[in-house]
Amino acid sequence: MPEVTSTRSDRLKSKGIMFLCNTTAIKDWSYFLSQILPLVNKSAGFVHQSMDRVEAVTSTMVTALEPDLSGLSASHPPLNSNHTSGLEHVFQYSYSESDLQYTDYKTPPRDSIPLPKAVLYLVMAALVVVAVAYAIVGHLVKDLVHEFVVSMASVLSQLMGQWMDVQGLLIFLCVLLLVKHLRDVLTNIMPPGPFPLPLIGNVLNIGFSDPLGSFQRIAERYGDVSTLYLGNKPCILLTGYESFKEAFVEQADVFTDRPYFPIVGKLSKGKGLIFSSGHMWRQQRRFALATLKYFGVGKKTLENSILQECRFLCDSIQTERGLPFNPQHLVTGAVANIICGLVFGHRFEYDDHKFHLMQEYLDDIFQLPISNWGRLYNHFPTLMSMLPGKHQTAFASMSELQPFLQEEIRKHKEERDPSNPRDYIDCYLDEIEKCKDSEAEFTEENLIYCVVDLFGAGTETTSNTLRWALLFMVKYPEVQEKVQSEIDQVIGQTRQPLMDDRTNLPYTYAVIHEIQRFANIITFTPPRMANKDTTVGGRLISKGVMVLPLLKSILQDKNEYSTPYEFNPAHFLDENGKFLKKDSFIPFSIGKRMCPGEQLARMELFLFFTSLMQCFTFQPLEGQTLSLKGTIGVSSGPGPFQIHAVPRKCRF
Ligand code: HEM
Repeated sequence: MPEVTSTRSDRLKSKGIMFLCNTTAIKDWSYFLSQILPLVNKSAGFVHQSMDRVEAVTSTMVTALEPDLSGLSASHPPLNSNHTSGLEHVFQYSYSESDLQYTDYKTPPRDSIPLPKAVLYLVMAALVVVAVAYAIVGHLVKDLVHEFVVSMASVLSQLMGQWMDVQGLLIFLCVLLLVKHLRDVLTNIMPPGPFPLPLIGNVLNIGFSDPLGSFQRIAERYGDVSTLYLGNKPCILLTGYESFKEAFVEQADVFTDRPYFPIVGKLSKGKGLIFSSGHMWRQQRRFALATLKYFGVGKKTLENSILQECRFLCDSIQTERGLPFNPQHLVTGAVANIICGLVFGHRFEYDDHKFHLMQEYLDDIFQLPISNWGRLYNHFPTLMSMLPGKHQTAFASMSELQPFLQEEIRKHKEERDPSNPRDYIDCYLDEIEKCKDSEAEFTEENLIYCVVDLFGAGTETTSNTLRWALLFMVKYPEVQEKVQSEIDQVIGQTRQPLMDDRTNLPYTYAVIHEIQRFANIITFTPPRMANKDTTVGGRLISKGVMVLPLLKSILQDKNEYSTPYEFNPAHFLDENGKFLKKDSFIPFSIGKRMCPGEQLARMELFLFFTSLMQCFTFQPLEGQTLSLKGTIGVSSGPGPFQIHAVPRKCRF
């Protein structure tokens, strides 16, 4: 028996079920299941299958246990199929997972609480944008932001209800921002620099009272290649002649591109000469250099037209009859006329209304990129394009200037003789016809942007330098006297100065260099960008990061100049009084992007300055203290000032 029981038991086990019970209990259990399961499992849909299986199992067991029934029946009451007393018996069973009927059954999910994720993200993004705007625009958008925050708060509290309060959300956002900022700063392998704050970067390190001094202090502390954060964007501050040389000369092809700014996109669509990049810039620059050379930059033809303009300028100053006057208008007119001659083939009278308007428009356009309005536009182009401000004035000036230039182009098209180009526009129209390279973009539209760039880069720079020259001569009369006596000795009073006189005028030439060095009109050259990861001074400059070249630092290098913060022509003279050339004197920058107008500017500076010194003695007004503080602009000029121009005895 035990043997048989054990075999049956094994058989049952192999079926997955083992019963230790008596047959009455099994029959009652069978009956119970047959009654209950249909009710319980109705919804599961497998009642019949289960029942069949259970009944089959039960009857198998009954059959298997049949020999025991006779023995057991004597001591137990007869089995009643309607009786449930079988349940009173204890029974045990074990089972295999694979035989379970309910494995597919899953508890239905509870009703989920849908989170408005998209809304939440949108709100978070909006808050970050508003926080940036608030930090930068300050008072300008303070009220707007306040109202926005209040209404956002009510919207948020409605959205979030009891779930999360607004303060909690703001704190959460700040923490999130801080963590992201720390991660960005710490994981960025950048040259050293002051630690940036979230959103505003190093604005506080740069400060507002003396931003230029701050850049120099940062360079002194962190070296010639350091990192600064303008807002949340890192950029490289490059200082020192050796770093400039390593980046812009030794790696000339790596550092030729300019980074993109929305303001440039809006003003010139990234075309023209100054802010363009890549193949198009290369072709436009090549053409500009060749054309300037063709029209005699560095040759007699151009020298003669500059000398003619010198006479117009001196005649106009003569009409002031030694009375106080502001030289700005006349000097700017004279310099602008040199570019007009090269580009349009004619000059304007100094009081020509159109000429004035053109200069005003150019002024508006070229002041914008470095003004606060320009910076705001670069950060929030969409928002700023809807708001009033000086950026809108500059955009309007560009729109006004375009028809003026289109009219010049139209006239040139009508009158030009392709075999005998008269000026830049004629040559460019020729190139439009000839050039097969569509990516070089020789188009009438690009011609307009190139002309704007030639005027913008070529007028204010040279006229600011000449105005500084007059101011320094008034401020340092002993220098003016020495220059005049050298000119009197070498050239005399009966002829105009010529470029060939340069070598015989070492003191005058040294003074012109010192004027450029001390005036230091271009603090930063327009930004550059590396087109691949590279190093300068052993420090990594990553591809695409903006590089800010601080030109000012080079012209005030105390290793190069004995008294860098004083006006001292001896910086460019040797012990024998001969002119001393210095490699690190780079007011026109260096490398492939250096000023293409350098030669023209040098001619203008020499001829205008010596002509003015030959014809006039410049003096201050009585009791007047002239300020040497420069204006902030693409190129920095002196503030408006008045002087006397006392005529000397010129006879030509
Ligand atoms: C005292 C006078 C001038 C100074 C100090 C000066 C200085 C500079 C400097 C520092 C640059 C930036 C170079 C760089 O990115 O590394 C530049 C660019 C430029 N300058 Fe001048 N410049 C003067 C006069 C002129 C004149 C007369 C012209 C007109 C032909 C001119 C046309 C340009 C142009 C078109 C560029 C842009 C070049 C480019 O991005 O490829 N500049 N100048």
